[in-house]
Order: sequence, then structure tokens, then C-alpha cells
Amino acid sequence: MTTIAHAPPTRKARNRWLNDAAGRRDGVAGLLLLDTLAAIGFAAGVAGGVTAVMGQGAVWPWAVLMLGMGALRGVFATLALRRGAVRAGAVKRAQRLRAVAATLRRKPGAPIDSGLLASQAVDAVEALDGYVARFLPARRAAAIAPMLVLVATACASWVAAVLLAGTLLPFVAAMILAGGAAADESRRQFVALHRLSARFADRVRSLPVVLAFRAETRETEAIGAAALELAERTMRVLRVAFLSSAALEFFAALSVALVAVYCGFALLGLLPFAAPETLTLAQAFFVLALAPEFYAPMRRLAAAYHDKQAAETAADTLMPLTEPEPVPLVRVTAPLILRDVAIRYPGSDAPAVSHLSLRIDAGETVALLGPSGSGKTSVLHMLLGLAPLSAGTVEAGGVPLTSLAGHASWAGQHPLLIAGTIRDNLTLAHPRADQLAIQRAVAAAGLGPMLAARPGGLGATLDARGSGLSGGERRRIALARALLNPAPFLLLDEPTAHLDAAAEAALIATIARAAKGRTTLIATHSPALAAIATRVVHLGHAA
Ligand SMILES: Nc1ncnc2c1ncn2[C@@H]1O[C@H](COP(=O)(O)OP(=O)(O)OP(=O)(O)O)[C@@H](O)[C@H]1O
Repeated sequence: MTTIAHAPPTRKARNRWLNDAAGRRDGVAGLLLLDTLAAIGFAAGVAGGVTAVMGQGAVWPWAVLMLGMGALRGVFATLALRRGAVRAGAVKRAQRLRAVAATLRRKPGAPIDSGLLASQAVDAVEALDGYVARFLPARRAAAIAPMLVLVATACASWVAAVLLAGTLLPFVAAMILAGGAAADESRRQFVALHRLSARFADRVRSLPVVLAFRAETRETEAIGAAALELAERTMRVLRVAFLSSAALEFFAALSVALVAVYCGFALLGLLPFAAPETLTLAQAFFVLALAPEFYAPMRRLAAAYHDKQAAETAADTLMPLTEPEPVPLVRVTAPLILRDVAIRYPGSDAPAVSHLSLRIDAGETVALLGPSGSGKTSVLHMLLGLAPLSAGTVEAGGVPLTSLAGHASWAGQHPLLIAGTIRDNLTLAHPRADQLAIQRAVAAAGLGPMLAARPGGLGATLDARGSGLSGGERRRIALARALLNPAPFLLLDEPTAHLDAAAEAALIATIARAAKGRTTLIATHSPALAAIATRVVHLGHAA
């Protein structure tokens, strides 16, 4: 089961990270402020139009002002939406690349958790969308826009401005209370979502094992329970969200009602106290048309508030991802010299390999022989930067080596297959390989009969599990891929396992040809394959 194993960061650190992740401002908040200014113009148009209709001047300039400002509001709102979406897209792309890069360049031997990666690269990154596109611009605009409305209102009626401002304080207090509760609930909801998606991804990946052990019912129940937990958490978040929107709507309605009652009574001279100001019809209409705009930025902010909570929870998952170190591009050549090398996996008490010293000269073929578990694969993985070098040194062509990746063709024990055609799988390590080179590699790896029997041949599609391929066929694909890549080092991990004697003999001849001119290291249990090596190195008990 996938868990988030680190302590949550402090609020300050989280906010700083979110700000950095959101990057530069793209003027979305500015567009929202322009929308507020256009709303003030619109209210002026309404007020002027009404007084003109009552016979005080021409109507059309006010109508033009009203329509123009209305149209501008539409333009500003659309531009703000579009710019926000573009900015959020860029932020998500950068974070997704970061999540994937952190996984690809994790410490050698550190376990990979596909459920966690899926949750980080998909759910957590997606949760930043609303934060960047809506919440941040809404928060920036909400700090200024109500003040603009207040100043415009005060120019027409200072009493109306005081009434609006008076409802603001209890509203802010209510929102702080509701916001705190919503933050906790939202965090719990996100953890439940993370748990469900990680569990689901893990189980889909291990579906054959689940089916083989008849664990469908148990796993279905577990996923059902996780889904139920998520539903309950979502309902709690919604309840708090409804509560805060009820508070918002109450104070928004109260402010408009107070202004309307005051303006009406002031115009009719029905105020139960001496009028503190003289209000004209135009001023009253202006103030009334503007009153709903006072709470509009807060409404926008409240609508995006959930995005902030989701982003904060996502930040807890994304922040611990370490920045990938740039991989230095070093030209690596033989000889390959290992001095007193030890490989110890994280969490293991005993090293998988210890005190291994070895020199492999350019063009040499070395076979690593040894009982199962003696560390043959670990040595190849260490050279590729996939297993940790815990002690000793490795040097290639006089350069201290961190990884042969990029300089080596590799056929692993569990060949990686991607969803795509057989050709896609072959050209994975050498995308520019031409048709002739592909045909040669296919023939050399003994894939010809399999491709001839398969509709589509090289164009036949595989899924990521390589369903429909035998173990031997998968290894042949991995070998053909390694042969296709003209790298100076060739690393093969049990390339002839799962093959009958005749197929093994044919493949050994192919490997012997492919090894010519390359520095080759082969991990094997097969004495026949080891026989083509210029040197045999025994690991483990057999040493
Ligand atoms: N990722 C890992 N984390 C922890 N221990 C590991 C890991 N990979 C391998 N080991 C351990 O390291 C030891 C050497 O394993 P390795 O696969 O290198 O042996 P091998 O000689 O290639 O075995 P085989 O012939 O069965 O393929 C084993 O005890 C194994 O359990």
C-alpha cells in the first residue's frame, strides 16, 4: 500500500513553495481589476440612463456607456479565464516533468512506487490547476477590487459606503472560521483520494497476481472501502463549503438590502433620523447598481477557496520530490576497472556484492557466473546506475563512473516492454535505427519466425505487459533492442534463459558476433554462453 511517508511541511514553507511553483504573475488579477472598473462604469451608465429616462438629458450616451462597459466586462472575464488556464497549464507541465524526473533519477536501488508516482504526477499536479488559474488571481483581485467599489460608492454616498464596509468585518470573521474547518476536511479528503488512486493503480498493475490468488473479492472490498471513505470525506468538505457560501450569501444580501433600504428611505425622506447627506436619484441608482459588486470579488475567491486547500495538500506530496541532479555527459570508454566494490541495497543488512575487483579491457567479453542471488544482476545494475555503489570505486577509461547509461546497450532479465508496436519496442534505445538495421537485429536475435507468424509483423501491437509473448520472445526483443544500439558497452543479463538447447546455441552465436568490437559483460548461469567469453568471473559461493 502506498503512503506519504514524510512529515507535512510548515505552513510558511508550503506557501513559499506554492508561490514559487506558480511562478510569475500573468496579469490575470489585473484583468479582474479591470472588470471591477468596468462594473463601476456600468453602474454609472445605469444611473445616468435612469435619470435620462426620467427626462434629464439624452439617454443614448448612457446606453452606449452601459453596453460598452458590459461588453468590456465579458472581454476581461474571458481573457482572465484564458490566461489563467494557460498559466496553470505551464505550471502543471513543469511539475509533472519534475515528478517524473525525480522518479527516473531517484537514488540507485531506491524502490519505485508506480501508485505514488501516478498520484503525484496526475492527481497532485492536477490539484494545482485551480490554485494557479483561479485562486491566486482571485485573491490578488479581492485585496483591491472591494476597495475600488467602496471608493466609487463613497463618491456618491459615504453612508452607503459605510454600510457596505460595516458588513465586511463579520463576513471576514465568518470566512476565517469556515476556511479553517474547510482546510482540515479538504486535507483529509485529498489523503483519501490519494489512498484510493494509489491502491487502484497498484492493484491494476498486479491484476494477474490478484486473479491467480483468487483475491478479487478481498481487493474489491478494500477498494470499495477506500471509495466509501473518499465519498464521506467529500461530503464533509461539501458541508463546510455550503456553510461558508451560506455566510457569504447572507452578508452579500444583507449589504445590498441595507443600501437599498437606506437609499429608498433617504429619497422618500422617511429616514427616522436627520439625513446625513443629500442623495439624488442618480446617486442612489449608482450606489444600488454597484452594491452587488462589493462582494463579487469575495464570491469569486470563495468559489476558488477549495482550489487553495487542494493545492496545499498537493504541495505536501510534491514538495519532498528532490530536484533531479543534472547528469554530466562524460565520454566513457574501456577499460572498465572495479576496485573493492560493494553493493548494498537501502534497507538491507548484508551487501549483495562485496570486495569485487575486476578489470575489463576494451573489446573483452567477460562472463559473470555464480549461483542465484550471488549478485550478477546487481553488478550490471550498479554499472547502469540502477543499484548503489556502497564502497570501492569504478572507473571507465580513466574517468570515475557514476553510470554507463547512454554508453551501453542493455538487455535486462525482465525486459521492459512499452505499449506500442514491436518496432517501437525495438527502437526504444535507438530511435533513428533504419529498416535494414532493424531487420538485421531481428534476424540476429532469432525473432524472424515469431514476427512471420504474427499478423502485422513489426507493426503488431503489444501492451506494456507484453501479453501474448513467451518469456523467451521477450528476451529476444530485449536482445534485438540491445543489438540495434551501437553503444561501446554491451551488458546482457541471462540472455539465453528460457530457451531450448537449439535456440540457445543459435543465440550464443549471435551474441558472440555482437560482442565483437564491444566491451561486453554477460551475467549467466549457462556454461555454454560463458564459453564465448574471454574471461569468466565467479561471484558468490562459487568464487
Ligand atoms: N532492489 C533490491 N533491493 C534489495 N535487495 C536486492 C535488490 N535487488 C537484488 N537484491 C538482493 O541482492 C542479492 C543479489 O541479487 P541479484 O539479482 O544481483 O543476484 P543474481 O546473481 O543476479 O541472481 P539470479 O541468478 O537469480 O538472477 C539477492 O540477495 C537479492 O535478494
